[in-house]
Amino acid sequence: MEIFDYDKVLLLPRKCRVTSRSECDASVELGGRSFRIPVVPANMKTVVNEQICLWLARNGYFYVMHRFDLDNVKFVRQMKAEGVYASISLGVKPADYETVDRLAAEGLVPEYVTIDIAHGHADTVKNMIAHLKEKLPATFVIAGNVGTPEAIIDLENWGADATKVGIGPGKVCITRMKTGFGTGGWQLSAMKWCARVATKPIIADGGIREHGDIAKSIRFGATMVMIGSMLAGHEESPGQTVDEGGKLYKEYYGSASDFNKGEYKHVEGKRILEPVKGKLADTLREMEEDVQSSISYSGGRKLMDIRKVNYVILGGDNAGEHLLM
Ligand SMILES: NC(=O)C1=CN([C@@H]2O[C@H](COP(=O)(O)OP(=O)(O)OC[C@H]3O[C@@H](n4cnc5c(N)ncnc54)[C@H](OP(=O)(O)O)[C@@H]3O)[C@@H](O)[C@H]2O)C=CC1
Ligand SMILES: Nc1nc2c(ncn2[C@@H]2O[C@H](COP(=O)(O)O)[C@@H](O)[C@H]2O)c(=O)[nH]1
Repeated sequence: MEIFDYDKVLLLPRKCRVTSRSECDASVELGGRSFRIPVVPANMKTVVNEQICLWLARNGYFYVMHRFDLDNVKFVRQMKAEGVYASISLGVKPADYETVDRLAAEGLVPEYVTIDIAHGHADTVKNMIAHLKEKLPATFVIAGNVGTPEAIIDLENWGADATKVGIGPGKVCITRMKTGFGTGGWQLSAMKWCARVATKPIIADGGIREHGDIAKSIRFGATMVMIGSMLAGHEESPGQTVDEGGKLYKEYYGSASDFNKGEYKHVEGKRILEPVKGKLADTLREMEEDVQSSISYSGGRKLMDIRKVNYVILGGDNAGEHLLM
């Protein structure tokens, strides 16, 4: 198997078919809705909050609200009152089952639920998918996180409508160091490996460091990418602002860090400071323009045309050109 990550791959251009990048359509479909770009901000406390999620939904973006110190039922109710779709995260504990039961009892049906646990290839996830499908059958269920084809096959067979791939490639992840496991350092080839068996959409989660990594994820089978660090650190981001030597930073911490958990137990995440980088809306607009450019280099007009291009691997044992036959 080829092992590579985002920084070791470049996509090869094909003859241009547009006269302006604005002709390229960066939108993507997930769960029956169309979104402007194949990007979703990570469901983390220092990346999204209620206001940001509402803004994202109103402006044509996909969002997944985090699940920490939050009344999910109240959140769904508020989003419905605003006339936008509701997209929440759940774990697999008794309180999460209670949330599903309360939503069902009130007739509040979130359009999307993401089951979001560290080791998503587990019977706990199988049981939660079954519960969701029984109580909220119209909800689109995303399940993760996983990093192998076996896990993708199981999650899909258990009823997940989409899966999320990425164990430890995130900027504030320390899973790799703490446990010796994960897809950190080879996330892009893990995506390729998983996509070979997937019959439903995959969200590539973690490790995106450049806008061009979005196109690379699509090329290797992602439908959407989840981004934390690059979408944290904005003026409106929820993390605390820190002034260091006159330069402004925003905190960004892992969901499995002691900062999120409130205790040092089974810690697999850390806290860093991200330089404050302007408005989230501007970064998302630039990402859209860059994805449009990627589509134009692929010789296409729509997002999935990126899947058709060849690529090269730079340096290392797998180096070489890879042609689609
Ligand atoms: N993508 C990634 O690489 C990672 C992401 N995270 C993020 O951190 C947040 C917290 O995750 P998580 O701790 O799972 O959520 P929870 O604290 O909600 O735990 C979910 C359940 O899974 C159990 N659990 C957690 N890890 C394992 C494991 N390795 N093996 C068996 N059972 C496990 C927990 O029990 P117990 O705690 O008692 O073991 C608990 O019952 C999530 O948002 C998750 O996505 C965390 C780590 C890695
Ligand atoms: N191993 C851990 N992974 C975590 C933790 N908190 C979040 N995450 C994952 O990281 C991505 C974001 O990655 P980035 O490279 O874009 O910053 C996020 O979506 C989660 O899957 C954690 O504490 N430990």
